[in-house]
Amino acid sequence: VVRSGKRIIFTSGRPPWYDSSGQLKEAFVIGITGGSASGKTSVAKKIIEALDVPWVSLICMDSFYKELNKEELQQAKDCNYNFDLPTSFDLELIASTMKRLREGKNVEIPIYNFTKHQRDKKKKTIYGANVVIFEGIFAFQPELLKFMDCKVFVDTDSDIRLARRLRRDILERGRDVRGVLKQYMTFVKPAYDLYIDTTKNVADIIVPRGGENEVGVNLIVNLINQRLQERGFLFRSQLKQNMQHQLSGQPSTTGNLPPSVRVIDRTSHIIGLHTFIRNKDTTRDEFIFYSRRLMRILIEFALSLLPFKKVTIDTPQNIKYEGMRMNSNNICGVSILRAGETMEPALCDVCKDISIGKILIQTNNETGEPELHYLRLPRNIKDSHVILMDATMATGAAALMAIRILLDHDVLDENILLISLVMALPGIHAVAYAFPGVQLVTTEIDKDINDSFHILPGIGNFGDRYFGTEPL
Ligand SMILES: Nc1ncnc2c1ncn2[C@@H]1O[C@H](COP(=O)(O)OP(=O)(O)O)[C@@H](O)[C@H]1O
Ligand SMILES: Nc1ccn([C@@H]2O[C@H](COP(=O)(O)O)[C@@H](O)[C@H]2O)c(=O)n1
Repeated sequence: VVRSGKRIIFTSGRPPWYDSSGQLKEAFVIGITGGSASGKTSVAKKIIEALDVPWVSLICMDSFYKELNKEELQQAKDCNYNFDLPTSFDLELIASTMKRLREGKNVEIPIYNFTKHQRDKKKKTIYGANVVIFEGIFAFQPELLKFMDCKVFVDTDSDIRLARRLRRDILERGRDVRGVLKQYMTFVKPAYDLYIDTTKNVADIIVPRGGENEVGVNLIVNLINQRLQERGFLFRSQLKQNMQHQLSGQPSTTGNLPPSVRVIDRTSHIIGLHTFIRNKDTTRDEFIFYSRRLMRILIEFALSLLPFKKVTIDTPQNIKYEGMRMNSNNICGVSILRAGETMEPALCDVCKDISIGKILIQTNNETGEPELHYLRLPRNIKDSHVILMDATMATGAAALMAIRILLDHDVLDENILLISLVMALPGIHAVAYAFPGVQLVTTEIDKDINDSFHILPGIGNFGDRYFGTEPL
């Protein structure tokens, strides 16, 4: 946000993607290499288990094996195809994938089938992460090194690697003893000596024995934690305390609102509707009725903020009328489940044939972090104005994640309108700071959130009151 040449700081950003000056924080990327079956994946999983960090993505280089033609496929079935060459991998796709991941963007990862030596038709979407672990036998190829903040070599005795590979390839990859040994002696062993062992000298850390090496794993975990702190990553467990600290003396306490916030005029009519839905004694029927009325008003208000252009039409009396038409080819709705879904009927009532997407974000009880559980977005969303709906917004954690997902799908931030019946001030500042281009539209702003991240004074748990469910 720039006003009179000055950057106005509302709060110092929110995890996981922005640092205290609102800049995108790059993910911390660890590359892990070592011979086949040395324990690369096991070390990666041990690191993930030991890290107290939400959103860690593991990318296996094996997913990027190139597609084989018919002849090569036959060679592979006869254990005569050399999979242990850097050229067997789509290194260009790996590099572009790592570049996007480093920038916190979503990527589509191929799913590789070792039994068929082919990629599945489906791909796996991975979203922006705080930490990305990339592991593979040729992870230290020169063109990939530039994406890595830390390079780990897993150094396991060759006899142990062969024994593990025999077991794994027979049990998990549909091979037989003869084939595994043939492939190992012809391709795997020479490749290790020629290409893999020689990359040890690029490693920052060498982990002997693999995942069972607790000291080695802890060393890596401590390094990651230290580097994340240096980069200004802040996780929810530390958030409340920081939020209070950041807000004191900030515009929130002096009454200023970020310019991207639009609040509907506080008329008696609007206050009257709030009086119904905020009253703890309001019955469920009445709660649904009055919140729907308020949603309809909110959505009409939000639509009025979209760009309009002048048009001239002819009335039935053949007189010209200077009118306005919405200047957008495409509008779609995306609801943050489950409370946001309650706003869909109001949106459908006013936007004919609108496409609606859904995002389910739930807080992980252990880490306290929002996690993405379900995503279905309308086609062509990238060229649309998106009305992002949640009934209420407290800390803004779910909204931040939802906005990030939309941006990762190439929706422009200025095309996103986040709408909620009630927004809490700390959440408003967090979202407006992180995404100043996104418009925040609401019918009332509440001052605070409590230690359990509930809005004060608030309306209670909107979903429970609307759907008549028991609080968890
Ligand atoms: N410390 C260990 N002890 C016994 N088996 C192990 C150990 N580490 C890995 N394995 C097994 O060896 C195989 C290869 O391990 P993995 O971590 O997948 O290696 P890589 O990713 O380097 O190929 C797997 O079947 C795994 O279960
Ligand atoms: N269709 C394929 C593809 C690869 N391989 C072997 O996998 C090894 C790499 O995977 P790790 O998990 O062991 O790092 C590599 O040595 C290839 O020989 C295969 O057998 N079939």
